[in-house]
Amino acid sequence: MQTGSAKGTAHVGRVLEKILSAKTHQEPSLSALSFVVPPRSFLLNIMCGVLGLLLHDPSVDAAPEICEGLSLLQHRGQDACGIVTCGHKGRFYQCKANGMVRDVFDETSISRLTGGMGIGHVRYPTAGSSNHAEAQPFYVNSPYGIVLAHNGNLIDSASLLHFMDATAHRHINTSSDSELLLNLFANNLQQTGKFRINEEDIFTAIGGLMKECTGAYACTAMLAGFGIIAFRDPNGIRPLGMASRKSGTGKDYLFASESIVADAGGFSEWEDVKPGEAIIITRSSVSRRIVAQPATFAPDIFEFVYFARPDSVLDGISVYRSRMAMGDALAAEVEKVLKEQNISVDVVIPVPDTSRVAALNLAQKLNLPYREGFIKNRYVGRTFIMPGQQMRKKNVRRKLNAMALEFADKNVLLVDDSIVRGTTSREIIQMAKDVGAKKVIVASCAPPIRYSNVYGIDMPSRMELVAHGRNTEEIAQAIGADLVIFQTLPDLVASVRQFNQSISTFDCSVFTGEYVTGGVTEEYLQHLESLRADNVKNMVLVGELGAQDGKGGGGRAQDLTTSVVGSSPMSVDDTVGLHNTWNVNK
Ligand SMILES: O=P(O)(O)OC[C@H]1O[C@H](OP(=O)(O)OP(=O)(O)O)[C@H](O)[C@@H]1O
Ligand SMILES: NC(=O)CC[C@H](N)C(=O)O
Ligand SMILES: [Mg+2]
Repeated sequence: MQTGSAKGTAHVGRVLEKILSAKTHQEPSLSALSFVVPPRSFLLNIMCGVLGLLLHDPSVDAAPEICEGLSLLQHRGQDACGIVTCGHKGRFYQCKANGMVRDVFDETSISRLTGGMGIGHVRYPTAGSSNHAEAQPFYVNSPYGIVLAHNGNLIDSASLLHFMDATAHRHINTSSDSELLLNLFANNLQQTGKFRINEEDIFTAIGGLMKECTGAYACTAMLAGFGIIAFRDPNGIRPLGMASRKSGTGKDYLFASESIVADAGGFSEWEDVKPGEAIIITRSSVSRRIVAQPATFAPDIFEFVYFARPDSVLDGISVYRSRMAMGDALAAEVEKVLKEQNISVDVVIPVPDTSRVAALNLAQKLNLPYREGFIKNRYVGRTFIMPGQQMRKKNVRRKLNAMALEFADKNVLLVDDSIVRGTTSREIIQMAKDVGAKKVIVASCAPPIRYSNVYGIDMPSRMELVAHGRNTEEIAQAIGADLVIFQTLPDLVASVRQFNQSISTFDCSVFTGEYVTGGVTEEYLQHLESLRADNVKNMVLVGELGAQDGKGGGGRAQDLTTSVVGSSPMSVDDTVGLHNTWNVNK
């Protein structure tokens, strides 16, 4: 009896029950599901999260725990999610679809995902479309059977696609950069020409991949009947860690985007995957190696500002503590500016949720009352990367309510973690004024966001950013504030870096327009904007469903999944068949 696993499984069972009982339906059926899953434009999205799990006891299924882990990473991506497990005879089982974890998985689908190891993904697209064909993990049958889950974004997809077509002769069936990444890995493994590969071959293949592509990638992968793999790009832009827990005579192993997954599953010894490192875990060994040429380690600072859960520790830095420090640093800036402007503040009010930690520290530092003036409807999710500006606007009002008592006749200092499109600030400033605030001053824990993110956060279009091409006064005017105060970049970096001085640089490209990987040209940015600005995204989605680009050899055929568009999001493939195909709908 594997005690560790058994305990873990009982715990998982309870949590899974909780996740699943959050559903508003009992018997999933096609018609019921169409009500349960919100229309696409209502889904709130952030980024992506990845996970990998290998249980010491292969007779225990990994899927329930992967499902639990994905629900803990839900804040990273709410557009689609998926799990692939590997069971008896090295066979893969997958379930992936558009929707949140609680909507995509139920007891039946989880019970079909057999096998003691697997990988999972929660997605918000930064390449391609929201088409369910691009939900992850991705599968490719040759060589050996590989699945991959990716958080990040490649900036050289166009040349990689050409390479796949013209040189590797690999068919790429979607517009997802993650499918390219998987095929790059597969192509490199193919080069070994071996009947059976070993760790050495895998390290060589991933090392090759790291030379051949540019961008951000924190990935988990699985080789049929072999083991699970994690690797992180040479700049370590996106987070990824590993943990283990005792299980009988051996250990269970976990890879996850954030450490909270390890905490919840009773794993310990959380360790970050190093930039440029690959880790391979089989039932008998753990092998790790730096496979890339040394590069500047530059984790994305925006994980600390907004994305990650406050109870996560990323690259040795507590997200919570870094946000407290951001509040302290911002207090000093606010004090200075208020003095210069001769303005006094009566009360500090956070914009829930992310800014609360920083706002409380700021209020304490300035010796000002802290009040929760906005109450949030917790059933409406994160706003800033919600698709479509109209929808984002509407949702701020649906989400937040201003308590008149806390605003009336007061000079109010609203604290937010960041101002992206300005949708939230614009709406809440108006709400504060509507309930009688005298002056509304906004303080942001992050500096003005003026540039596109190309590394896995869907902020591709500079024109959509309220700070792009505007100075502080113009931003205040655009959002209707009496005054806006921004954290300085050195203060933001210091707030995070003080907890791990060994990190010398952070990716701050959204503030500076400097991209650590190189290769981000103005031409590329314009191309990205032409593909992914709010106003064109939906057209891309429509185009995806039927278009052929007519380029190259095998070309990129019509989307194989078109036939199920509009059907239930509950898709379970008993085994993976044709790659990326949704062949069984429940
Ligand atoms: O300027 P905008 O485009 O409106 O984006 C910025 C806002 O979006 C995020 O909040 P969100 O509601 O997504 O999540 P939260 O509840 O975690 O704060 C962020 O915390 C800011 O409040
Ligand atoms: N946000 C992400 O990390 C997205 C991963 C990948 N680029 C996709 O679009 O699916
Ligand atoms: Mg917010």
